[in-house]
Amino acid sequence: MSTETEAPVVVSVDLGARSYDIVIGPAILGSAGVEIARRIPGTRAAIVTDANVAAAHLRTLRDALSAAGIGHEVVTIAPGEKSKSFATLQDTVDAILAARLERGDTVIALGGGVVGDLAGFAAAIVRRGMNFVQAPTSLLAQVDSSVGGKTGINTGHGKNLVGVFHQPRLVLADTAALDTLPPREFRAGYAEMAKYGLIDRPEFFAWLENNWKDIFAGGAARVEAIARSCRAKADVVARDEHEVGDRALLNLGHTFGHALEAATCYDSARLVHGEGVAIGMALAHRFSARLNLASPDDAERVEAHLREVGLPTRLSDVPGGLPDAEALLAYIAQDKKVARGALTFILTRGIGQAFIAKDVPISQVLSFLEENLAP
Ligand SMILES: O=C(O)C(=O)C[C@@H](O)[C@H](O)[C@H](O)COP(=O)(O)O
Repeated sequence: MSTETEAPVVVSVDLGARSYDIVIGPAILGSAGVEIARRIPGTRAAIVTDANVAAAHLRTLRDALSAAGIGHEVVTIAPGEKSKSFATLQDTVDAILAARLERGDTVIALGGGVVGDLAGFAAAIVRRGMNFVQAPTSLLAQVDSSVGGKTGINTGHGKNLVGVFHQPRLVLADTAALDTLPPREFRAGYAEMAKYGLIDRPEFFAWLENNWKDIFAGGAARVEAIARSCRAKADVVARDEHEVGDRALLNLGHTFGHALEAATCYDSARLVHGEGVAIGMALAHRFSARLNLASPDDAERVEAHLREVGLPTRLSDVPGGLPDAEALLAYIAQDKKVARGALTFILTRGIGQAFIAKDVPISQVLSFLEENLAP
């Protein structure tokens, strides 16, 4: 259990008239009604959640909304990445419409990244755009997917290939919700946290190396790590909301990671998103070293830290085996950063020195994958 007692920390995402707060701290869910009513007076709501999260947190959120006079309906989806589908999107949209919610009403995502991405997409398209509030309950969602307005679903061709940008009006990150998170899910979220250090905050990566045990234990270090991660993401989103430039840096580890998720059919027993990102970040650093862009020592340091916290870092860590390098490359070719057929990767010159590399030769990616798939 966490021993957090501090006041909530507020990080703002600066997007002009569409700016919003990320409120971080223990027991924030119990204040959700007040926080929402203050920002969206008179709203009604649809809570979108999954069955697992509902069992742990739905009562708290419902009581908080009722206490603030916010009438609401609940839409429950099946847990897991497979719910980021056209079929579940249709069910969710139908349920919101059946509840006769209006454009000025609010969709609240209560759950992890899957719930947030799906509910956000539904909020963006129902009546051409309803209010949206994120109440992330996983570490990954608190430090990454709830912030920045990326919403969407997967298709057989790959991850998040259908979606829109739709910013939330508010993010409520209840750190006490993380106390009941399975350790594997916590580690997966930690991968996204480490990512911010690796992109452009080397001092944050060093701090994580020294403090990760406290972060896993809960308490003030965990709140600080979440707040620093949200600040890092908010800064990137504020300078490039729609990923025409710098925001692609947040994709560090994702080019390989998304391909691995698609290659394992989004089967969470084999690989969850954060694990794919961890392997992808280790590969991105190793690939950068192989291209003589970065020192092999940095690649080893990154791998050592990810392994120390219990994350996978190698293709051979994916249970059940992987398709060959050509097949992985076919998934990579569906990446959203591909421009005029050329592959774009997030590579690095060292820890905290990530950059966007356009026109990475396919032959070099292929031979790198072949080497890394070899037993
Ligand atoms: O918000 C972003 O921008 C990111 O790239 C954050 C990623 O960590 C996140 O997983 C995102 O959903 C990936 O988006 P995609 O556009 O690469 O599918």
